[in-house]
Amino acid sequence: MTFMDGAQYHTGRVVNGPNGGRNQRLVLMGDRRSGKSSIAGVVFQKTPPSETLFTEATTEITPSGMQSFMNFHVVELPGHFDYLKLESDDVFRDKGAVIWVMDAQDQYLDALNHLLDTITYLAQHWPAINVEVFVHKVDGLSEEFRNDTFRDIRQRVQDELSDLGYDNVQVSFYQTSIYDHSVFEAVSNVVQKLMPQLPTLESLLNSLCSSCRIQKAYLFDIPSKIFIASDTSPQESKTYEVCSDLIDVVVDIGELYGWDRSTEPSYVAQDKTDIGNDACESLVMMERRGQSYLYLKEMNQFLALVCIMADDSPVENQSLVDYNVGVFRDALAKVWQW
Ligand SMILES: Nc1nc2c(ncn2[C@@H]2O[C@H](COP(=O)(O)OP(=O)(O)OP(=O)(O)O)[C@@H](O)[C@H]2O)c(=O)[nH]1
Repeated sequence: MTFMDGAQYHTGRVVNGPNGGRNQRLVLMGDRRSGKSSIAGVVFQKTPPSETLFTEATTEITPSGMQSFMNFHVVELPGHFDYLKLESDDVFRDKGAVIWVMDAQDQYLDALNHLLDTITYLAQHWPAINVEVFVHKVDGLSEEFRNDTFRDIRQRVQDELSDLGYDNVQVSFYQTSIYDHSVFEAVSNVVQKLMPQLPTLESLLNSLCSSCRIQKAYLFDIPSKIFIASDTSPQESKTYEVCSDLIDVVVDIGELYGWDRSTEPSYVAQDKTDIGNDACESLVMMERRGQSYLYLKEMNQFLALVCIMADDSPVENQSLVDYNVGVFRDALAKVWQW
């Protein structure tokens, strides 16, 4: 019996504009030197973190991005930018997310006031935009201080919003650093909230996990290393890290033997037509790491399923896993009609 027997799915191509949620618009905001360009560079241009040390100050609105399975349109607003005076139709759009970057290593009271101005402005003018706060550069802080800082920032924002009468505004907070996986994990969570297909993907992954004894499954956008969905079991940063490292291995090997994954950064917002994959080249890896095995299979040129297997000896049921993963891939193809 396959995991899809009796399962329901819908195409998910209902909201969020063209390409069924594959166009993602992220606006990076925050005070000067908070780390906006570094985040855009490390996540979407694959800049090594050490090369961000001497980045020049951003003085104008800077678009960047990446086109892979998801088309990421990133816009960075300079720290001093007065968006309240801006005819902001071009910057903010109905759907999308504002990522507010706050330097956790610096004094943050001024930045908090700017953040609150931004949240209230967006709540009034662009209520559909998600506000996501990255409490950034936490790598330089001890664990205790980092948690205290994070709690303090979140509490102050929530208290102030409540005092101002904006209790209903949803703001999410993440601890991030460009020197580890945390910034990728945070951007993944931001992106997932914008995807209308998320419930469908989660339920497909849940079914796959229960039918193949998979402990945790992620669907990765390979070039960006952003996971666009995972099953709904509790998530641990450690498992994300292991799976994300496996993607690096695949990309390295793929550069020698695999797909041509050209990811020219796009500086122009444009609609890209669906990617036509005639055949799916796949890679399966079973590797012992502690008690778990990792399984990776490419779903198409840009997407990969990465799983941590719960089974002690996955080789025995590999054919079942392969078969069900094939069914899962077919379901994905229907969701996105590729
Ligand atoms: N320790 C640490 N430093 C970081 C991190 N992210 C960025 N930085 C450093 O912070 C400095 C400022 O980063 P930028 O990305 O230029 O900041 P920005 O917000 O774009 O600055 P403006 O363009 O002036 O608004 C650089 O020296 C980065 O290397 C981080 O996660 N941890």
